[in-house]
Amino acid sequence: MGIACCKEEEIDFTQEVELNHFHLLRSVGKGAFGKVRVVQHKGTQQIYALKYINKAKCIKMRAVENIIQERRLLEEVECPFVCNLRYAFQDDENLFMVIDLMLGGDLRFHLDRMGMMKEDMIRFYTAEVACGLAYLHGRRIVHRDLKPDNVLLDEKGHAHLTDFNIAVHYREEKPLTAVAGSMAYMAPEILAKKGYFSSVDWWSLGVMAYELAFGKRPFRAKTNEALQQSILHDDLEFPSNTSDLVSSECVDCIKLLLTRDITKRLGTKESGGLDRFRAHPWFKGYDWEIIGKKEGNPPFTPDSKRANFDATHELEELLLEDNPLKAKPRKKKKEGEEDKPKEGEDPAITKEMRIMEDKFTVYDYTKTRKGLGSLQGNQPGSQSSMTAVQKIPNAAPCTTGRADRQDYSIHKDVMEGRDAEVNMTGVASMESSPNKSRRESEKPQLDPPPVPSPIMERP
Ligand SMILES: Nc1ncnc2c1ncn2[C@@H]1O[C@H](COP(=O)(O)OP(=O)(O)OP(=O)(O)O)[C@@H](O)[C@H]1O
Repeated sequence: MGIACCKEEEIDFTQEVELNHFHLLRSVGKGAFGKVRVVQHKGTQQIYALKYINKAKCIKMRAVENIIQERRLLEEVECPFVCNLRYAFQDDENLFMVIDLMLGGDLRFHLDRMGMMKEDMIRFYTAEVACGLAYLHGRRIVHRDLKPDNVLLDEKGHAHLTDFNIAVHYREEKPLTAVAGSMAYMAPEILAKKGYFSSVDWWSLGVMAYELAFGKRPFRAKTNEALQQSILHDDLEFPSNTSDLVSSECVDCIKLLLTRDITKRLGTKESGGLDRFRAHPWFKGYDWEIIGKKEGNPPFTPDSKRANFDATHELEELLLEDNPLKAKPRKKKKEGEEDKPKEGEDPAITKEMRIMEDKFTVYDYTKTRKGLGSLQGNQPGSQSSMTAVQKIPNAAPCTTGRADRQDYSIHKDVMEGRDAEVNMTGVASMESSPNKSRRESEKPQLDPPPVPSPIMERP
């Protein structure tokens, strides 16, 4: 890439990636651990989502292992149905992950607005997410937190899995045992504590499909304890007007996904895997070759003229953040200094900080095999020839260059926060925020709940 001249500065993009390599654009989200912002690479002009996590907060929330794990796992993943990692780096205050930007909003956002989704949308998202799951499971990765909040749409309306916070590698010979995930989407075998593998993601897919179809989850209760009992024992019930809303094939598919016996649950390895899933009558007429290449026709195109995210994040950032994100050079530490706790600082925290900083290594996809492949091989903006179904490792959908600049110009106002509609929505919705249901919606639980814990299954 070499040296590019920006108005205010000269940046050597051959040097290690840092925050200064990006223009900071608008804020689009906030998770339990960090915030998400749109950024643009100053060299390539490519736009991305920047997820940043305050290091001190990360330690305080005991989320270090989760963030390190997320960064590590994402480095291994390159799939058309995943928000792929492009860069990772840190400064003195924050850890940064730069990921594929999804302009279409998440399924929670759209479900909140629609109440229920049309069957062709549910079928399409179920199919694309299934491709993403099959890709992950082919690499012995289980996501464990599949729910509408964690499926993001791109501007065309294709679905992508995100939030690998509690995703984990598993080994065939060693079942996972941690109670991890968001309770309402958790498979019974997680709650039964007898060990589980990737089957749990197929159950969550069933819960998600049910929720998209009927606007409520299949198992509901007032307390976690009661919810757990319901998931473990209650019969699956459908609303009385189900036949007015969806086809019997859709109901059958959801029933099969929400089957407690994993040898009969649709999608699981034990029940015939993705082949049996694809053969289900609900997907009759689907060309899986095309779906797997992300060339299927999305039945819903997110509105590109308005932001498909909660604009209150932007306002919160502007009005309430007293330490706004800014590129700062890292302080040079004198030898041995990092080992010494600052005055009044707990030595255990200093130690944890150092471990976290060492483990959160720099990642730059342009300097990896997949990045080089995509930069040389593909047309800008084109999808790669990889399909999730084929499970070919390291193939990259390349979205750099001209096409992206065009995309950026289409969305420039939205990205930079000049869309009137969004600003108005943001102001109007401080009280009746569309994010309300997100706040009320299930938060991922780790073991022991409710505080996210670093005590996680590690292979
Ligand atoms: N790649 C992306 N492109 C566009 N928006 C994104 C992207 N990733 C996240 N977001 C937005 O930012 C929000 C916060 O994302 P983030 O992954 O930090 O938190 P989360 O999904 O709530 O998970 P958790 O709180 O468990 O970490 C999301 O809900 C989504 O609206």
